[in-house]
Amino acid sequence: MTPISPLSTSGLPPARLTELIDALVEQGWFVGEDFIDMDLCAELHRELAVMAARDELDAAGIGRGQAHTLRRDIRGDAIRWLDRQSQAQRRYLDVMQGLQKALNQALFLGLFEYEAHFARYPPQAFYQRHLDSFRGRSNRVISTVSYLNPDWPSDAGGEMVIFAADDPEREMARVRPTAGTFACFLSETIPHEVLPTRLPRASIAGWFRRNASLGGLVDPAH
Ligand SMILES: O=C(O)CCC(=O)C(=O)O
Ligand SMILES: [Fe+2]
Repeated sequence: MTPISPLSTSGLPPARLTELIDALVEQGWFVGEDFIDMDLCAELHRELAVMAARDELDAAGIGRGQAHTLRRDIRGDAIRWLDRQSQAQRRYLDVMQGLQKALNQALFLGLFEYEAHFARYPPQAFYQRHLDSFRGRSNRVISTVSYLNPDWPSDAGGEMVIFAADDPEREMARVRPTAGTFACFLSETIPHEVLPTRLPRASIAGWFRRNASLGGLVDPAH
């Protein structure tokens, strides 16, 4: 009888999950090509295109709650939060839930929630180097990005650059936003940026969170 691996629960191949977890532990980030199912990427890409055509995306801001402001000089994408309204969204969120479970089992991270939004960067848009969460102030623990673009010419720009945790000037990786590619990293320590894109760039950015309960109030997801 084949023993059931504790990492086989996510719908992701166990070998790749092990690779992801090892990379997170050793370097704080992971990038995998052909990681997310291509048909699922195509469906999510179509869905985002429809939302964009119907003008259903909102300009993305920075900061949470009352500190939320639009800063086109810092980030230029338009977003919409996933809400499980389509089968493709449910499938994607289920894969992420499996990943959450695997991360909790392997690393005891106590992740309890996942929030994610579609993002569309129009031509010329970028997102300056940043951290997704400030140490001690937010409950985002692991950031994820899935890319949805079926073809991405090498001169189209729009790469995500990952920098070293201990030296934000040192470039560690440059990620082409090609469909199927999945990136994840520690939200509090890994600086990253999106280089200006020449073509419309489609992705889903998401965050595994720990519960931050302040004065009895549960911090809302977004
Ligand atoms: O789309 C990407 O490659 C990264 C996006 C990002 O850094 C963010 O939304 O916080
Ligand atoms: Fe980010």
